[in-house]
Amino acid sequence: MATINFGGVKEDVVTREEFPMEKAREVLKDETIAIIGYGVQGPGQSLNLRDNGFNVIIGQRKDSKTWDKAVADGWVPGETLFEIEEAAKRGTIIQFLLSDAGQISLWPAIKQQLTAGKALYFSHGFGVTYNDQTGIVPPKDVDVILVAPKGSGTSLRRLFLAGQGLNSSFAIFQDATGRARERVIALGIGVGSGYLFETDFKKEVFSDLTGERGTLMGAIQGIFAAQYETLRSKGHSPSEAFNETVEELTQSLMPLVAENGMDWMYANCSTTAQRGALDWWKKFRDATKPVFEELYNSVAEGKEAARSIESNSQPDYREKLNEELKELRESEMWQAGSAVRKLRPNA
Ligand SMILES: NC(=O)c1ccc[n+]([C@@H]2O[C@H](COP(=O)([O-])OP(=O)(O)OC[C@H]3O[C@@H](n4cnc5c(N)ncnc54)[C@H](O)[C@@H]3O)[C@@H](O)[C@H]2O)c1
Ligand SMILES: CC(C)(O)[C@@H](O)C(=O)O
Ligand SMILES: [Mg+2]
Ligand SMILES: [Mg+2]
Repeated sequence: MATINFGGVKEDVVTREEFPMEKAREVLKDETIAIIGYGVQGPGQSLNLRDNGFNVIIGQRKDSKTWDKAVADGWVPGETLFEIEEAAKRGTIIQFLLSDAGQISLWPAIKQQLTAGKALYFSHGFGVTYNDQTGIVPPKDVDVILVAPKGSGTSLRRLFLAGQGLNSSFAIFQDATGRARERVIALGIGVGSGYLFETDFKKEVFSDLTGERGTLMGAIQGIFAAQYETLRSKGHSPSEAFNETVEELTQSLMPLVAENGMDWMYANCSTTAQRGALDWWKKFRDATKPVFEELYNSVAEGKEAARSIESNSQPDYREKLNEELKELRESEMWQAGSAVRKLRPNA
């Protein structure tokens, strides 16, 4: 473990330098890693593991679109692609990567294949933390571990192909074999993580649900919409409103933040912009802080989990989701965005 100073707080993290790929391959050389589910994380993690030289098989329902997708990605039926129960039977490490709601109905079938000494791997603390709602209580004689990439499975794969990596958290809920730690770290390195930081299942799910509902996805859309609507109501054109709300942020300013932090981005803007941003950011913080408190409490009380399970277990879940996504896509702001994207010089 490398001890790193994160803004005055020291944390132990695992880097690829201290835990190289060869070591990960050595730790997992006798394991069969069964990836159950081929949605977003499934493809990203399994393809990275396969390309890194691990022994990987996929479990999917036959006659499904995702089975066909797995075949298109080079998984071979009967050799590396199986029905869910068969893959779980063959795997010594079972990576449970169905949707969080989907894991509930498949749990009895997976549990049956969890013989002593196997490892049960999640990419979220959801199922175990909210076990009063999911019924996921692993047997005592298996390792229960987690690697949660901090980003989309699509990004995990893209960054891997670009020779980079997404940071991931890891956690051990149960160490039945004495090997849980080396197994989870080796898997974290194998799926293509940048660096790994340790957490526990509850902290992982509380922070993850807060982040995706907050600044990463929910809050950002909310604040975009509020500014865009204000500009439009004051007579600004869609082009002006979209550029001033979204396009400049994603194309110009966020890459600067990613490179060297917020102060450096500010320093590369005009003194006029700096003055205004420095005056206004605390007002936005204070205005939204109560909403974040409400959000975190809702996560901690299990209300967000209940809402996700309830909504994502409906048979017409996909159709309803598509309707809601359509509402976003067809809003004037994102229609303007579509036009703006087509006008990018490299489009
Ligand atoms: N999406 C991400 O980028 C991301 C990032 C970090 C962690 N995670 C976590 O990783 C896990 C997998 O997430 P995901 O987004 O890849 O999942 P997903 O929602 O895309 O679903 C994965 C697969 O599960 C299948 N599935 C769902 N319900 C099913 C059921 N009842 N029976 C059989 N198959 C079913 C879907 O068809 C899909 O192939 C989750 O725990 C999630 O919270 C996801
Ligand atoms: C990619 C995210 C938002 O980080 C993940 O948490 C998810 O649930 O998809
Ligand atoms: Mg999440
Ligand atoms: Mg996340």
